[in-house]
Amino acid sequence: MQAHRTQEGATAPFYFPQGDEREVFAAAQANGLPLLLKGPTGCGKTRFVAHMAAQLERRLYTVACHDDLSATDLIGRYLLKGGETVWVDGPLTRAVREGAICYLDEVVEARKDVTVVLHPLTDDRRILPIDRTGEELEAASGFMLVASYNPGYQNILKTLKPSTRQRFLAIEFDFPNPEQETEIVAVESGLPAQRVAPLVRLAGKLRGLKGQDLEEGVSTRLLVYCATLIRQGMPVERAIRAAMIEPLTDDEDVKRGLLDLVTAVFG
Ligand SMILES: Nc1ncnc2c1ncn2[C@@H]1O[C@H](COP(=O)(O)OP(=O)(O)OP(=O)(O)O)[C@@H](O)[C@H]1O
Repeated sequence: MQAHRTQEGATAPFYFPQGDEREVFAAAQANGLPLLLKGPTGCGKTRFVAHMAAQLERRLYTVACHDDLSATDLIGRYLLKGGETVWVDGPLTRAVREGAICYLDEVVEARKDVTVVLHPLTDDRRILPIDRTGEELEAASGFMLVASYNPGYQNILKTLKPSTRQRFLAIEFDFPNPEQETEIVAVESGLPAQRVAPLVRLAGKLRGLKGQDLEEGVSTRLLVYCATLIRQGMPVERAIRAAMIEPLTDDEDVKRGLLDLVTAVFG
């Protein structure tokens, strides 16, 4: 991963902007407003947050949400340490105390009690009640809550309720346009842009099958994997199969159809 220097001299991970998302993020952070990033898997949301946290010189706590993740995992718990019971802050509590950025990746996957915790933090109260210790923490200046979700593959029961989503500013992400994506994949993999361009063309065709034969289109992440394998010397077709065909489907007929697209692009 490439990095470049921020104004203050710290390094920020490479991020190629799709539009004015950096300005929106910076304005949200300056005003203590929560932000929701919507978009398909592997299109740059996590990289964007890491980049912005470094640019704004804020510590970042990232939590990958899953269906077992509870409010306690975020807030903290009492743990037995050397015969004593001590309170240990969870990542959200640490971010609230320190004025850091807390990024909840795929927030809709988390258990319902998580949303209850987020509500008082994401309106003008900006407080985090910690029932177990009786504390009511006011978010330190600089604290920002960022959440992401992929509107595509959630089932209907796993969307955010209006009362939750209307507490967040939101930015929609999509895959970068072909020129941008070629540059991103070239920088990330080290494969020259003219060798990346046909892979990006193929990705565009595979994305056209989303909703018909494929649940999700190929991500920028998989394109980076593919280009990395090719740069390491793997034959193009083998790399495409490993990084852009097999991860997308288990269905043999669909795979054959995808391989026909590869032939159409690469001849
Ligand atoms: N705009 C971009 N600038 C730089 N790199 C990018 C960009 N978009 C995508 N990438 C590359 O794609 C990879 C995947 O992006 P990232 O992990 O941010 O996806 P994501 O949207 O957070 O996915 P998920 O929802 O699955 O967590 C990154 O590691 C990076 O290599």
